[in-house]
Amino acid sequence: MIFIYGVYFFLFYSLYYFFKKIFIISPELRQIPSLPLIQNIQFDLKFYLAGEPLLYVIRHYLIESLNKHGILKYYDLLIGKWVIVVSKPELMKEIFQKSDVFQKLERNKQKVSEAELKFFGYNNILFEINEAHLRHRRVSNPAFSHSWPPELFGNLAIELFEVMDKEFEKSPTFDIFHFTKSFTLDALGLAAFGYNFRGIRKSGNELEKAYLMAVDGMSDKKYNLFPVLEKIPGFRRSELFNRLDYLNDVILDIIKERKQILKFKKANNDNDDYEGPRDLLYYMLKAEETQDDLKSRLTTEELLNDMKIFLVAGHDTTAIALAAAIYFLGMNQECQEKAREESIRILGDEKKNIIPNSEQIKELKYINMVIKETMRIHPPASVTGFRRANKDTRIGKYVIKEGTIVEPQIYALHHSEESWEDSYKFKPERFSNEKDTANKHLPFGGGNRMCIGMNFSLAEQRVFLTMFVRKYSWKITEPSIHKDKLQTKPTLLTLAVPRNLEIDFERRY
Ligand code: HEM
Repeated sequence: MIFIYGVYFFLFYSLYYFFKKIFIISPELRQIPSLPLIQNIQFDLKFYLAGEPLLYVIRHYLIESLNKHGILKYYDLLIGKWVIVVSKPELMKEIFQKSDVFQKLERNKQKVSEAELKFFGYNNILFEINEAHLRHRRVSNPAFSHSWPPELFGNLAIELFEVMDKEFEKSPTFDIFHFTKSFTLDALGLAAFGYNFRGIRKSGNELEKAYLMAVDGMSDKKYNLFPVLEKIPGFRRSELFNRLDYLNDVILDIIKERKQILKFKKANNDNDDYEGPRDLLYYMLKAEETQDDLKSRLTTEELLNDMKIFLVAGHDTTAIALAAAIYFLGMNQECQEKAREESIRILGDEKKNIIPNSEQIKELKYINMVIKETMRIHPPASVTGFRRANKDTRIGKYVIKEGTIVEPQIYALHHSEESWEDSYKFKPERFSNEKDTANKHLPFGGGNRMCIGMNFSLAEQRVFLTMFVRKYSWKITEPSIHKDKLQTKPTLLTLAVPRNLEIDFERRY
């Protein structure tokens, strides 16, 4: 009997607690418009339970209300809190400017799956906050501020074209995301720690397999929602963990070897030119040498975690941007023609691959606008990570209490009707005047957490697209699921990954 009363009490208390959290809210929260209740429920259920992609739920349940108000709150079932979503340019700017107040959420150690922990660790540039985050940036910023040789991307593009040309023997129609993904992985492996994954050549490289399996494993929502599953026999993912160990061991060996070489050179006052690759790892180790205080340096484990973060943060994002640009140019033939004309004007029309040099890249105008417009209409990262106010503050006329969760919404900012006319139309010319788009176009985020790989990605996109439009022409395969909008699938880090992006290609030479 007591047990039954206990169960009743528990159920009633849970319901009371739940309704209290939703309906009894502070006056500060009350001033912020709410997402209508039905849409709120649909948003939570479709995203967390039905596993719909984030972009799908944003388009269906958030965007209309956000367009009306530029700010709104919804109840997030997973974190059990109200979240304030922001898309108005001025409000977003304020959040990014007050980055000491709006901090990223600290990782809840209990809620992280074992696979994720093995991959990311706790200490890395993406998750750390405050002084620890600054330490990662201090060492990484100089590494990212170097310019990237166009040949790094151009030679890989040529390799990719060879592989694509072979595909033509089977069919001229293929999922282009598959190809841009192998291209960006190879570029990052080389740029980050001098390692060629040989993903373009589909050589079956063990490290590539390990990395791809790790990313897939970490995207598995079951384990993200219920990390405890990994402790239950039958649910353990031993193969995944073996691959993760392998991935960590290989990258760790590269870091240790590189450290040894640089240490040896320093000890012997050997100022001869270092002959190894000038990659991010090299520049980060060099930047560390200038940090006198040992506490300002990164540990080997932190360096390892950052290398993996660079892979994850830079791989799919740039691959999405490239595949999306190809999609929009396929849907808008006149834009494709203009991009091709620009590339041919700068590189000539000789029927062979030519890598643009740095001077030629500076001449690009239209292709730059294509890149910007693509990331406006289809930002690879549709949202930034949640932020938490660490003290009472204001954004615009709204009072934000300490502890409130805020989310800058890049996709909604880029589709705000106030800022963008015909926001779903692909019109690269919008970017002909930079001043018109300041603060309204933030595909790389803003403030102190702004994307560190922005220039790297832009350099990569410029070289790739300039060469690609000279080499191929294409149109979207009919009938296409992407006829109205670029459709996406659910993934790790809520990226807007295209789903089966089949395109019909023709070789120009
Ligand atoms: C089209 C390509 C890319 C897009 C759209 C993109 C977008 C973003 C965005 C929106 C953020 C901010 C997230 C937040 O505020 O919560 C971010 C952060 C970050 N990105 Fe990118 N990114 C791209 C490419 C890259 C590349 C190529 C790299 C590395 C090689 C990279 C590394 C990072 C890192 C390490 C952070 C975290 C920075 C920090 O918290 O200090 N990203 N990126």
